[in-house]
Amino acid sequence: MSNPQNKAFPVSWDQFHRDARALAWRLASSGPFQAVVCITRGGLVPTAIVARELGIKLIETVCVASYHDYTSQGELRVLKEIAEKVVALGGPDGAGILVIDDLVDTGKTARVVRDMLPKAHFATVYAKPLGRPLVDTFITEVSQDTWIYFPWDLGLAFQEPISDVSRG
Ligand SMILES: O=P(O)(O)OC[C@H]1O[C@H](OP(=O)(O)OP(=O)(O)O)[C@H](O)[C@@H]1O
Ligand SMILES: Nc1nc2[nH]cnc2c(=O)[nH]1
Ligand SMILES: [Mg+2]
Repeated sequence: MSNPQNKAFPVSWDQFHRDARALAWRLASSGPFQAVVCITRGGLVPTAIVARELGIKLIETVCVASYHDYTSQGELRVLKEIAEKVVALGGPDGAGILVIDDLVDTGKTARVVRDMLPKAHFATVYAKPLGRPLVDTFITEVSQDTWIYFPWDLGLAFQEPISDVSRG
C-alpha cells in the first residue's frame, strides 16, 4: 500500500455516483458481460451503480480482506471464492465476466482475483500507479501517496476556519 499517505482525497456521495456512472459509460462498449463479480466490500456500491446502468442482474461476490486499520495492509485472505457456476457462465478463464472494485492501490487484491479469472474485464473507479497495470478500465488516477476517503467512511464534521482573525 501507499505509505506515507500525505494527501487526502475525500469523495462525496454525489461525486462517487458520478464517477461510478462514468465507469458504466466507459464499460458499455466493452461488453456484453454475462455477470459481475464484485470484490467486497469496497466493490459493493460501484457494482450496484454499474449493474443498474448496464442492466446486469447476475451478481456474484468474491470476499477479500487485507487492510486492517485503514492504512496498513496485512496478509491478504480470501474469505469467499467465486462460485463455479458463475465462472462457467463466461468463456474460458472468465472471458465475458466483469470484475468490479472501488479502487486499486498496490494491486495485490486485483492480482489475487485476476488469477481466479485471467480473462475477465477488471474495472475500478479509482486507480493508483502501482495497481493501474492490473485494471482494464478505471475513471480517475490519484498519486500513490494519496488516501481515498469514501463517502461510506465519512460524516459531517465542523471545519476550523482557514483564517483565525475572528478569534481576536
Ligand atoms: O490494491 P490493494 O493494495 O490490494 O488495495 C485495494 C483494496 O483495498 C481496499 O479493500 P480492503 O482490503 O480495505 O477491504 P474492504 O473492501 O472491505 O474495505 C479496496 O476496496 C480494494 O479492494
Ligand atoms: N478507503 C481506502 N481504502 C484503501 N485501500 C487501499 N488503498 C485505499 C485508499 O486509498 N482508500
Ligand atoms: Mg476492498
